[in-house]
Amino acid sequence: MSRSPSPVSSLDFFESDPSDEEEYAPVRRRVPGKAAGGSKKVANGGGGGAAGGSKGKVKINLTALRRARDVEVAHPADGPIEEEDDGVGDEDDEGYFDGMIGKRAIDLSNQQLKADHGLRPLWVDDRGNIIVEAFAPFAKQAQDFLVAIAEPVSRPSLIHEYRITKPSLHSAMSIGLETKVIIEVLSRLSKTPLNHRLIARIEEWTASFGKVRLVLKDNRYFLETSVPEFLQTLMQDEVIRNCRVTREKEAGPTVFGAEQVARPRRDYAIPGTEEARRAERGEAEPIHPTRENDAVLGAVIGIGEADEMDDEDEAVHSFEVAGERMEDVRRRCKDIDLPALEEYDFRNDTVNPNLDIQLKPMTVIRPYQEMSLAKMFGNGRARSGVIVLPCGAGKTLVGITAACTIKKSALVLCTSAVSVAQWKQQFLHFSNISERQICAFTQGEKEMFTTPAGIVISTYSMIAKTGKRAHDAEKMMQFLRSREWGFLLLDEVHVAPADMFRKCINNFKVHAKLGLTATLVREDDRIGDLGYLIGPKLYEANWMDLAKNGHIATVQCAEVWCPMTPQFYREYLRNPSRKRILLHAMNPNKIQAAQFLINYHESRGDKVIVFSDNVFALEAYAKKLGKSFIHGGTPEGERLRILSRFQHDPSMNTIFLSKVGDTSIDLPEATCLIQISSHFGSRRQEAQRLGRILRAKRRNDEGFNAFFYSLVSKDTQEMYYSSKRQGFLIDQGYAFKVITELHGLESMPNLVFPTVAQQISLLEEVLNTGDAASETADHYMRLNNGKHMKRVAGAQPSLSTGAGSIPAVQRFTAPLEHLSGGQNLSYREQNKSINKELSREERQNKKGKSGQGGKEQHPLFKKRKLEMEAVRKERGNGA
Ligand SMILES: Nc1ncnc2c1ncn2[C@@H]1O[C@H](COP(=O)(O)OP(=O)(O)OP(=O)(O)O)[C@@H](O)[C@H]1O
Repeated sequence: MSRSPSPVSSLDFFESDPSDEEEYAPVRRRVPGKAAGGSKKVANGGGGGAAGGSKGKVKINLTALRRARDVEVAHPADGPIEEEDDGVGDEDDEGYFDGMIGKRAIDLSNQQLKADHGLRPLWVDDRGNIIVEAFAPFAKQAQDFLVAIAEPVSRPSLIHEYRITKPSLHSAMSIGLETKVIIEVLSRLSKTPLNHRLIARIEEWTASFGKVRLVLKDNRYFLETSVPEFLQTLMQDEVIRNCRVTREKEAGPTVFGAEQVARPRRDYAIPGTEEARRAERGEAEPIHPTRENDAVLGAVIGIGEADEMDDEDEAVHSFEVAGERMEDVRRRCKDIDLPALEEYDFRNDTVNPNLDIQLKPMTVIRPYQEMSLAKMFGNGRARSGVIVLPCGAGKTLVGITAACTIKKSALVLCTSAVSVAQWKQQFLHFSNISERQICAFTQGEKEMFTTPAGIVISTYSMIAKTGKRAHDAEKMMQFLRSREWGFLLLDEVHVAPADMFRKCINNFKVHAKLGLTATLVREDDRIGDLGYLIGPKLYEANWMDLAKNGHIATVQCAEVWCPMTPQFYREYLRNPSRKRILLHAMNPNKIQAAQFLINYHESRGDKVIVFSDNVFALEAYAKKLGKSFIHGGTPEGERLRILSRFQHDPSMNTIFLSKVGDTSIDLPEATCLIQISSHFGSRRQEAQRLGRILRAKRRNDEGFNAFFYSLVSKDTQEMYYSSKRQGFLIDQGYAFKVITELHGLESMPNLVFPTVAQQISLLEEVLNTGDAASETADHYMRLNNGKHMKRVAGAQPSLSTGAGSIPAVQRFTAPLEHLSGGQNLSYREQNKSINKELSREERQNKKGKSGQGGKEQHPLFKKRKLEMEAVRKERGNGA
């Protein structure tokens, strides 16, 4: 399931089936009467659960399943990685979230297998770890159910792993599942009876969920509950008490009758679905989310419509809380185990004007898009939460459809000005919204809609900007703050936990919030904040399923091991870590491997994107291989020209991109990615990069595969970071194969750096380059240009692919690092300076080398130069 245990040595591996035996997870079963420890591959379906068909005692070794995720590697700048707390804090937790990864087996040794275990797909332990036999009967239904109640941990082709956590159960409750349904269905699907400890845990974790609600009425927030004890707990809590607003006439909580809070059912269709079209044709029955049901899963039918649990005939007590203290209220409610559910009864909102928006008749949403929206609108109200779909799977349309369902004023926040334009263009493309009703709020545009309701699209940095604003920007902010918004849409929501972005959520009066992301991972511990900042995860799609159905491309992933040349390795070992980055990036064997792969794929008709975070390496490779490159410093006109030629010109089949191209770049022509240098161990960046080829136009061609190579200098820290980076994709089911040798490389014509002398000369150049060149693009810019930087809010590094107005195929945003913490700096200015810096350095180095009166060289470099000359002499100028 993870990296191939035995490296393969040529490109032929791509001919083999990716779901070959390496995909099989070894499952160790302890069978009475046999010595434990025999490892066996899961090879067949059906009765796979039973060891020898006996009533066995079972132990599944997670270590083998999770090999690639064993080591959590911290980026030096990230600080120590802390595992997310499940909030329970009992003795069971010791080492649980930390330890289960690769260290702890699922222990079912006290469990008896059910007689018909072969029909049941799940192994469930007493702590909520679940293994799914993806080949077993009912596995598909089990996965649909598990996605609703548990966190997907790892989903390769045959064995999937999930984990029940408190937030995952809250997500389940928020989409309408009841405790008893969760337990019953889990129990039916399990090969062994559910352990009573797990049952107790599920009951405990779900007991109070949904009993407290946070409601926005007439621009005021109220905490509501129908349970008197919970009301007492809330009112006595110090934090909540401090957030309470007491108006003169309302000394105590307000009490409403049950009829005032009766929960509606969904009696409308989500736009763009078959249901909606049936309704239009007048064939509609009451609409409910469509689900595949069967006898075993009968109880799950209620997903999305199990509102009965809340239709209690009880009075509802509520009190007002301060709008500006919302984050404290949400967090505190979560901490005291009374998570506040946020739902918006938009159909009955008569205070806020309706927005006349609907999907165009030609817009048809895909099944997984419908499924995700059904989770949001399952009970007639809009639930706040997060939808997770792979890159290129169409999150934009999901957001637009949600806006078309709510039909109230909406605020859309995204990561860059180019994304703003893209969102606006997509709204106009997929819905009937008119230009008058939709406007952008960016550095360059500050429009306000003039209709009673409308849509505003802006960037996180525009909204979160602190300090003095220009007059028109301030006016716009007042406009945004003064009104109630039916819907807040947060694109790339994984950036939201950064302090700068949480302001965006807390700044406005919003009824329903929807976060969209492909990668719900961060290298710090703050992804859990989304739970109370936005809401529970409502839906997470399975990447492999989408690939199988042709919605995203199938990708073959490989790590290519490039041995360091002896000279580079010697310097690598004796240089400080900063210089090492440049040495492993510029390893001549790696450059040759990149050249070989580019040639190989170009000759197959692929379009290749080469990614490098290191700008020095990016330029050096591209220039040496005669390819075009784009980084933050490339002028806008030049970027457009390069990207447009890459799309349309058959003679330009490869471009080099720095991290400005990581996210949201929409180049459906690209079919191959080669990564030559990357930002430490960022799992998110790896996945976002892969996303650039998931939307490949040719994805539905028969037998089509896209390719993703990560070039790694052997025996360097790159290998360490590389495994860490792959963690997220491996969990999505991607298998990274290892290539140790590229057959035919040596005999390739025009191979770059073929002689030791040329390699030494490259080494010399690398060693003589200023230390800053070792940094990744953004660090490099910061180091070099910090003093020149001017703060220009809203200006983000971005790419665009067409001239004039932004065409449909382009969508670019800034690297996340720039978006998540006060780095809203003008990229262009930085890069102008960097370009100057680079060329200045280059000029100096040249002068230094040719002895033409350049600046005095540092003694260290002089010493190196002498050493190099000695080596060269020794090798007789090494031919
Ligand atoms: N139901 C649909 N019908 C037609 N086209 C669709 C549909 N859903 C998505 N698309 C198209 O798929 C492409 C990718 O969609 P989109 O840009 O929204 O992806 P994304 O999930 O936001 O990706 P990323 O995370 O990489 O930004 C777009 O060209 C979009 O128009």
